[in-house]
Amino acid sequence: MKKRISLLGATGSIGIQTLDIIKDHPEEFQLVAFSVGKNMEETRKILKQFPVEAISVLHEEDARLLHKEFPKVQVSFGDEGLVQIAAHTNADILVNAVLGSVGLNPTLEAIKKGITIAIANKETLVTAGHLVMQAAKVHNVPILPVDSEHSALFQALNGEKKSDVSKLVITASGGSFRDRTREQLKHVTVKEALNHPNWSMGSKITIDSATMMNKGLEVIEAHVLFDISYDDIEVLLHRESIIHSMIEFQDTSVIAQLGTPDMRVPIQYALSYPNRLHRPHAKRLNLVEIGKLHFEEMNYTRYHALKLAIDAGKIGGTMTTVLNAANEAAVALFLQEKISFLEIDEFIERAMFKHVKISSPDLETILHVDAETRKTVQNMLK
Ligand SMILES: NC(=O)C1=CN([C@@H]2O[C@H](COP(=O)(O)OP(=O)(O)OC[C@H]3O[C@@H](n4cnc5c(N)ncnc54)[C@H](OP(=O)(O)O)[C@@H]3O)[C@@H](O)[C@H]2O)C=CC1
Ligand SMILES: CC(=O)[C@@H](O)[C@H](O)COP(=O)(O)O
Ligand SMILES: [Mn+2]
Repeated sequence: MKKRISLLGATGSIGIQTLDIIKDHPEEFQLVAFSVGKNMEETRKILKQFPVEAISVLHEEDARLLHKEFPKVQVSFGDEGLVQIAAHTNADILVNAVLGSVGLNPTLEAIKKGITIAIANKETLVTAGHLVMQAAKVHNVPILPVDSEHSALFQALNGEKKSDVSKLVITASGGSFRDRTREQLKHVTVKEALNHPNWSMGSKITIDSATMMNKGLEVIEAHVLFDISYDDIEVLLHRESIIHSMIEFQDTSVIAQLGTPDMRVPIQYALSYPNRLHRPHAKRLNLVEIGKLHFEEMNYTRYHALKLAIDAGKIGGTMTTVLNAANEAAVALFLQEKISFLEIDEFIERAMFKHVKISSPDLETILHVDAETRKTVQNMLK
């Protein structure tokens, strides 16, 4: 039986690579529904290749046009559209590759329908991981990581007892400015920041890698997914992104997952889990060719955003919602060239400082805090 897939964020970096995998394995997977944002050119291309039942777009006007062009496809739009695609009744698995905390509600609705979640959308786990994991437990739904580090940790943990884990080690490339001091970051441009050394990704996550907020979000994501204390999660600078992450066990054994940097591998593993499938045309790991792997201790002063994220995680409650929303808003301002690179950290820190944490927040509280934080960050511009 083919696995029926619904996909949020089909026009993005992870979305397009997910479509490649579905094309590579037509006997295993079938795309039944997908969502996009504003990219109508790419949407039309996808619709011509995949005979889906339903799609969703960001704007109503685009939905109207597409409905005329593709009358057999059910077309919805906006936040409600995302929920309809995520909880598509005919889907076995949702690949959540949308950008930002807008992915939270659709994920919760899909879980309620018993749909397995393959999650790339880390902002959802950072803003309200406790709600996602609680709902998954209640509805007995697997949450399968797509993020490369978390896929590595998931694979290293396979068959192991949690009580045997001594620590998680998450690797970080260092991002586009890893060879610059903090002082040298004052006047960096958007173009320079978007030049990631190892991965080709969407712009928001590429900026997050440059500030090291990506690793901060990933520490919180790991804490949520694997229920490991923040004190037992270490971040290690590893320039090559060959070791995707590792687990140290109490007997001092370390299990790592390695591979050339290619997101199709963790995406495919989440789709094929618990099986593995052939990856056509993929570059195999050749350690002789690579020769050396490099590691450095993390510098939390240089990478201030990572410290902010770990602080937010340890404070807990709505503080991670504030961290995430402030980061989303500040990165958008940087990409629009309205603030400088170093102001990203500064805006996040100010938003966190202003916020009084609410413990065990429900969905309504999370959505309220998220919206208020975005307003707070906009006001900092004035
Ligand atoms: N790229 C990567 O290698 C990795 C990404 N991730 C995570 O995966 C997620 C996606 O990242 P990535 O693919 O790089 O991002 P992209 O920016 O490339 O793609 C984002 C996707 O989400 C859609 N989208 C954006 N905003 C909205 C909105 N408000 N409503 C509906 N759709 C929206 C975009 O639509 P459109 O373009 O049509 O406007 C696009 O399809 C992020 O959470 C990221 O952190 C995790 C690990 C690796
Ligand atoms: C591919 C992936 O999973 C990204 O999240 C990646 O980890 C970014 O690289 P760094 O954040 O390590 O620079
Ligand atoms: Mn990652």
